[in-house]
Amino acid sequence: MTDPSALSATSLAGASLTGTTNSLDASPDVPWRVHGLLAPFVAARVLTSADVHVARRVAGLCGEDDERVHLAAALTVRALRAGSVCVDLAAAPGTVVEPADDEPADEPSAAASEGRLVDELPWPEPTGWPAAVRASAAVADGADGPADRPLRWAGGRLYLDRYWRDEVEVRAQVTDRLAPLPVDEARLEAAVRRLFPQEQDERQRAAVRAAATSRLTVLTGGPGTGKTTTIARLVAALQDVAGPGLRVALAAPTGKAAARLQESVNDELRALAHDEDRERTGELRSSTVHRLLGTRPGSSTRFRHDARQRLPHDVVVVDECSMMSLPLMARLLEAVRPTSRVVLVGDPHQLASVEAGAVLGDLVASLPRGVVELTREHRFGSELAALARAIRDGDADRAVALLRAGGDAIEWVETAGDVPTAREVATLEHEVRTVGRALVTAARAGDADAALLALGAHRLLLAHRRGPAGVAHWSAVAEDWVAHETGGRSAAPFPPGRPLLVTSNDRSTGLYNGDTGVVVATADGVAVAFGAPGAHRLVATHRLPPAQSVHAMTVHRGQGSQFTRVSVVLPAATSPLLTRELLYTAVTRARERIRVIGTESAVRAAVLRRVQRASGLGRPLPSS
Ligand SMILES: Nc1ncnc2c1ncn2[C@@H]1O[C@H](COP(=O)(O)OP(=O)(O)OP(=O)(O)O)[C@@H](O)[C@H]1O
Repeated sequence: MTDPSALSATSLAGASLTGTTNSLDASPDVPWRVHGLLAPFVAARVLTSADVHVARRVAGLCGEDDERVHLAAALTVRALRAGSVCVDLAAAPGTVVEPADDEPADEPSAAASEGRLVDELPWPEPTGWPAAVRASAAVADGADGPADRPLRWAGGRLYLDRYWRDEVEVRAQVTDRLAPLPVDEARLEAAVRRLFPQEQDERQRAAVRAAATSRLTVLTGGPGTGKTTTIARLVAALQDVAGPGLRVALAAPTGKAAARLQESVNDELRALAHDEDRERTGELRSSTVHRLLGTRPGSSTRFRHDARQRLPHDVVVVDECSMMSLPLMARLLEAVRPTSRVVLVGDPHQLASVEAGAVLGDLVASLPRGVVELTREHRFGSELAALARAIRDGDADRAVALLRAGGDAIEWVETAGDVPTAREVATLEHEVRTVGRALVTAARAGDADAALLALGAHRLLLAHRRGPAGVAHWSAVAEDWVAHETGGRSAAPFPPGRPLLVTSNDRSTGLYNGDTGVVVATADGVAVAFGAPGAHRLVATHRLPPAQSVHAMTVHRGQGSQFTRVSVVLPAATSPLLTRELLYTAVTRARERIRVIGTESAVRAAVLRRVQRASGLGRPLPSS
């Protein structure tokens, strides 16, 4: 007989991670019909038929035919698709008002947009429902419940068992790592002062002390607050106080972030003031977390390094941890030797992983110590920093006041309606045309560095992929503006000046999903320039991995990159994608200037609406 817990894992890998649910739901050839209690939930687009299918299979394998349990299981599957780890049944009637797909405001079904069906959903009776779930043969009730059931009830929430286990694993690992590590205090203090001599760098010194004296440190901070600098110097300090010869691994969730980390940490190490720090530390290499753990052919959930065969490293530093999912964090922590140090770095205010869990934010909320937040912006202008802070703190009045005051770093095009008029996007059009002309002119002249400079000068960001405030629409608009500015659209597959976004990792060219480049003319035809201006490299078009034109991108895609100037067109205030994390991430992509195009109600809605991600991990851990 099929093991139901295995089924839950595989079904979900298909359902939640590859996005098949939406495509199945959208297909007119859906191979099954939903009847009974769950049907109105599908009609109201709270559930997809794939959620229901997975839930019924999971429950059915255990002989469970109570539709209330099927509904609870389907809501758990839906919650995972939306980034939550579990579902709180008591809160479910109040929290599932939004339709189930990721772009609801763009193409809402008539019924869902009127809200009628959602209001009239036949929710089970509130005390009998959890009781039925807990008593079900498909559900393990509590932490001590049976180990072979696909669902688990714990802490008043329903989980797919596998995610509950991951949560338990992370909590256990974190708790075990809280015990202080003894070090030579005088030596540590000397290293800390040598590496961060300036009085105002106290937070960075605190981060080094934390990393030296514990086996788990969480280092947070917005862009330009010195996280990368601190990583490099804390490695140098550890080589002094706990080394030499420590084996250090640097990693990040994406290939692009890993490459950037390696480059900036090594730049910083080469710039260390003291020869002995440079010599002890040497060059560091970085990889993706998946690569560090050792991928296994045919499995995205099991790795070569795990609790039985741990990583050999003494120090593991992971950057951009806001993008880490709960399962990946669990696999990482269990694979690091219990005696080794882990340093998790990131900005918990940014959008979280597209997969389940907001584990960095949960750790910041739950850890009694070992969390160091860097707050001094070194790179960011003060207006932008103030705006980012107001958004992060949920202060809508202040965010609106800062936007309205404007300045060199801030422009707010306060639109009259949800869809901006041509007049309202005039400054955006001017910017896109000016930067586009510079890009195309440089590319046609074969000046790759100037073209890359123009590529990073401005980026248009959107919350949605489709619809009136979506990437598809605005990409086409921006491309038209540039085409008009530069003598018309070319029919060539690779016209010089076309900006490209790589959409998959490619070992042979060393390009990563998320890398951007620009087509440039060369003596031998066209090629695509990647990298930083002044340090570019050219890739022949026939060697290019899958890529698409990039005249605009989602805020999610922009994560991990910064641009000199950023414009963001906000969707309607009612869009559930319009959240504090989204606006914060958009604003912090800008190095010098942000242009926000949208209504005041959209700005306020964004600042006040937080991404809701249910998990059991954010509760405070005891301090001893
Ligand atoms: N203590 C310091 N004193 C002076 N300058 C610093 C200090 N720490 C960092 N910087 C400088 O501030 C800038 C930003 O630092 P860094 O790149 O380390 O920040 P970050 O938080 O990693 O940014 P991002 O998230 O964008 O990667 C760099 O130019 C760095 O050299």
